[in-house]
Amino acid sequence: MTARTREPAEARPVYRIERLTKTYGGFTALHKVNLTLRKGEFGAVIGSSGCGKSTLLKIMAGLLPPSSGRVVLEDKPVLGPRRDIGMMFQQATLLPWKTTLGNVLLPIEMRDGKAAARAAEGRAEELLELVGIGRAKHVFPGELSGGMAQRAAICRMLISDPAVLLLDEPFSALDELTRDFMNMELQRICLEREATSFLVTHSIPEAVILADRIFIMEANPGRVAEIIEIDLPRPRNLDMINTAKFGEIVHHIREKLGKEAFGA
Ligand SMILES: Nc1ncnc2c1ncn2[C@@H]1O[C@H](COP(=O)(O)OP(=O)(O)OP(=O)(O)O)[C@@H](O)[C@H]1O
Repeated sequence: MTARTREPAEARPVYRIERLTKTYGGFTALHKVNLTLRKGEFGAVIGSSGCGKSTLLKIMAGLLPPSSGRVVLEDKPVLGPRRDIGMMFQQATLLPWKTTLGNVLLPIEMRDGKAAARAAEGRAEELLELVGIGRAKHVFPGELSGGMAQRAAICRMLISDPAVLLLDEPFSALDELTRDFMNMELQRICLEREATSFLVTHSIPEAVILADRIFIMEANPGRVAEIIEIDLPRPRNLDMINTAKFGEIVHHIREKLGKEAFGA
C-alpha cells in the first residue's frame, strides 16, 4: 500500500467550516461549529442521534444553506453543489438500466454529455480495477452484491476527481464482514489518492479504525464537543481492533457519548 507523503497534521487546510450555525424555525440544530480538514486527512464525526451530523454534512456538500457562518473548500465558499465534492450514501442508488460502467460514468454524462462520458471510459475502467470489480463492468446492478454495488458507488464518486469525499454511513447497510473489508478498501483508496475525507458514522470502532481525527458532537444545540487525535499507525489493519490502545480510545469515546446521552 502506498505510504503517505506527509502526515495530515502538516498538510495545508483544504476545507474550512467557520462558525456554522443552522436553525430550523426556532430550533438550533448546529451552533457555531468550527472544523478544518487538511489535505489527505480522514475526519470522522460521531454523536448521538439528532446532534446534527447529517445537517452538517449536507451544508458541507452545499445541499443545504447555513443560517450563518460559512464553508470554504479550496479557498472558494461552498454556495451550492460542486463537482469537486464527492458524496456517498448508505445506499448505492445505481440506475438499474445502466451497467456498472454506465453508472460510474453517469456524473460525467449528466454534466458534459455522452461524448464526454465515452471519452472517460478508460478512466472509469481504471477506477473499477482499483476497487477490484473490473470484471463486472458490463454487469447490471441487479446482479451485483451489496459490497460490489458500494464499490461501484465509490468509483462514481471518484470519477470527477473530487477534492473532498463526504461519506454518510456508506457501509452501514452491509453485513459486518463486508463492512470491515470495505472500510479497509476505503482506507487503501484514500491513502493512494491522498483523499481528504469526512465520514459520518454511528460506529465508534469504525470511526477509530478509519480516522485521523474524530469530532465528537453533542446535541441541543449541535456542536463539536471534543476532537480526538487517533495516532494509530497507517496503514491500519483489522487486528488493531484487538489491541489495548484501540480499546482505550473506544472506551473514552463511549464514556463521552454515554454522558451526553444520559445527561450525566
Ligand atoms: N428539515 C428539518 N426541519 C426541522 N428540524 C429538522 C430538520 N432536519 C433536521 N431537523 C432536526 O435537527 C436536528 C439534527 O438533525 P440531523 O438529522 O442533522 O441529526 P443527526 O445527528 O444526523 O441524526 P441521526 O444520527 O439520527 O441521523 C434533529 O433534532 C432534527 O429533528
